[in-house]
Amino acid sequence: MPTVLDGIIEGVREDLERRRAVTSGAELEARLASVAPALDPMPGIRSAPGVAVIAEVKRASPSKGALADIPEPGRLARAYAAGGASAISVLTEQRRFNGSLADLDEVRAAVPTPLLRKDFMVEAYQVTEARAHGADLILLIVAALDDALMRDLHDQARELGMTALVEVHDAAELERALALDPVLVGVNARNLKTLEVDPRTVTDLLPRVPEGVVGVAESGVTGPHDVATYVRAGAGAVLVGEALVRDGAPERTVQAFIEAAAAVRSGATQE
Ligand SMILES: O=C(O)c1ccccc1NCC(=O)[C@H](O)[C@H](O)COP(=O)(O)O
Repeated sequence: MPTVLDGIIEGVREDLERRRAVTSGAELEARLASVAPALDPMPGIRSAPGVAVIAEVKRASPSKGALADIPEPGRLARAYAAGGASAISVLTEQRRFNGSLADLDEVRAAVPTPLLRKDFMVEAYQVTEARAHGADLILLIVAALDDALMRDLHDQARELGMTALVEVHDAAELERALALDPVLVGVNARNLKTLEVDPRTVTDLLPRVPEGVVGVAESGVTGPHDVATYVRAGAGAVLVGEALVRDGAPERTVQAFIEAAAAVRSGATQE
């Protein structure tokens, strides 16, 4: 039986064909040639006080439906950056998340912060698109890729000066991810096949991420206490969408996440 992830990827492939029909490879290459070089997010992520927050621009999701209108993604991104976000994630998938490459363009124009194109990457064309629209990072979901394609997309991102966030959901996927020699591994608390969110996935798997690789806790952060839990499990970064887009004060909330993490690191808070 097809999973939620299978359904999303089917739509992603159809939308990709539509874009490819209107933007030739040559046009995309021309855009790529004119874009500023990719930023390296790792120094900022590794040196973030407390925890690196990757703050997401997310209008809707398959699990929750509509989350927030976000008429000006650039404005939201500026609030995230002002709060101290180390990177900004922009969901560009259209059908279920109501995102677009235009959102990425708008956010790129608004902030100098490293940008993640958050989408379901299944073809080299999408990686080129991401860079051509100013993204510095891409997401590679291990569950959506075979090893050969995953390695090709990972290599392509490196050749373009980009960084890949390699996302896993279980121990077998973590092993496959580590074979790429990645710098950023995300553990998603959300099972993309069932949409169930279980923070124990993060707290179980993050301690298995080797030293030198930054572990990113993804999904299920509802407040500073969840950030503290993920930091105790070894998160160097947290990726947060819903809690920030539903929040009336995203700048302050990013700060509160960083403060909660700093308190854990200083030993000021106990479990
Ligand atoms: O968010 C979903 O419902 C979803 C469903 C299927 C595939 C991916 C999905 N989300 C992508 C993400 O991983 C999250 O946007 C990200 O980790 C932030 O999660 P949250 O803070 O819980 O919004």
